Amino acid sequence: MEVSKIAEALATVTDPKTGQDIITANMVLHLKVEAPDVSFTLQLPKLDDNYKQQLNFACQEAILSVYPQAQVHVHMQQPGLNPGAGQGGGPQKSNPLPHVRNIIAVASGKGGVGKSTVAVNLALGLQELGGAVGLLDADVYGPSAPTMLGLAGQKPQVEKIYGKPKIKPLYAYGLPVMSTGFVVDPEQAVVLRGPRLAGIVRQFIEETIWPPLDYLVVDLPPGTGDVQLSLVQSVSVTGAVMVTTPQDVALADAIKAMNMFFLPDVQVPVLGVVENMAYFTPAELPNNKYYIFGQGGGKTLAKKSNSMLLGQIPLVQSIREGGDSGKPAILNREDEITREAWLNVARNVARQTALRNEMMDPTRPVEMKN
Ligand SMILES: Nc1ncnc2c1ncn2[C@@H]1O[C@H](COP(=O)(O)OP(=O)(O)OP(=O)(O)O)[C@@H](O)[C@H]1O
Repeated sequence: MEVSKIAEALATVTDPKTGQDIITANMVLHLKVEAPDVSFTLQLPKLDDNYKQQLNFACQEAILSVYPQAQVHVHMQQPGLNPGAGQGGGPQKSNPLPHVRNIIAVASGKGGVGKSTVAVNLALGLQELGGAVGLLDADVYGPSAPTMLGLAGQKPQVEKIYGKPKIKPLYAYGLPVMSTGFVVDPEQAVVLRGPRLAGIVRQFIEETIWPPLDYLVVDLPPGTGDVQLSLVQSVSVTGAVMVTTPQDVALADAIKAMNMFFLPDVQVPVLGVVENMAYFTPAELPNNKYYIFGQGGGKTLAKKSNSMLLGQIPLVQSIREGGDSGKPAILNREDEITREAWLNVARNVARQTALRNEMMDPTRPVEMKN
């Protein structure tokens, strides 16, 4: 009996929760093969009986299909929990995304400051730096990812895993993408009440088949509301990236939105601030900078959150065109200055995330109070 053949067989078993195969999802531990016995521990996010039985049966079947004489012993074990959850002895929550290492929320105080533009270019930038990245567009009122990534009008497919429907993300430039815009009409979103929208976003998080990811970038709606709260209740958010423009008015709203992350029972660290539309640069004079909206908004916000200015993005036509045409500006190699500004943001986010993970415990998801 070969261990590799058994591992291969187990890789055909799908975890009903995440849609990943159980080898990729690191659920199989201590695999021991002493013919005819095969034993291993299966780490389960939640000890739900039905779920346990389904997986046990699927593992037995997979191994018996290669070694019909095998005696298979599966030990079920509940791993920690959501990393960091349960500290202090409170009720333990299972992590719906155990195969996603970092969840980065992109937030802003008000609409139109370029939050979605930042989320999309940041996701592609982190991917370019070598990360496995996904994008969740949770901006229910103005989902822009479909247009910005050339996916408008497409619908994700639904796949049944153990009889339960799971959503397959769409792909753009190698990036798995889910957007509320694929299923909810923004006009419809306005009439849906906050809690309903929050429920939809939670469903998107829990029922999408995300591949294993280093970063899941989440584009939040502007301001503070049910969707933001739902995100911090559903998953352990690694950190938030705040987007603002340099004006004082944008800043006042950004501070309000940022304060939500600092609430005592939320405590999501702010990784830093992106100042968008920091200055205007005409295409024919790429080295000129005109500070038409004033200066210093990003720095002030970074100071207030004890974080750093992750980068300043110029107001340039190519960024707007990139957003409208479905090919984000970071992919445009003919505009190296803008591309470099985005890559700089991505490098800083990667660095701040690594530092945050080294220095702090994982964020503990907020407990729901009904
Ligand atoms: N630096 C920039 N230079 C030029 N145009 C930009 C820049 N940033 C954003 N834009 C454009 O501004 C518009 C608004 O941007 P975006 O949709 O990213 O904002 P938002 O903050 O996500 O807004 P909302 O939350 O209302 O959806 C888009 O047309 C986008 O292409």
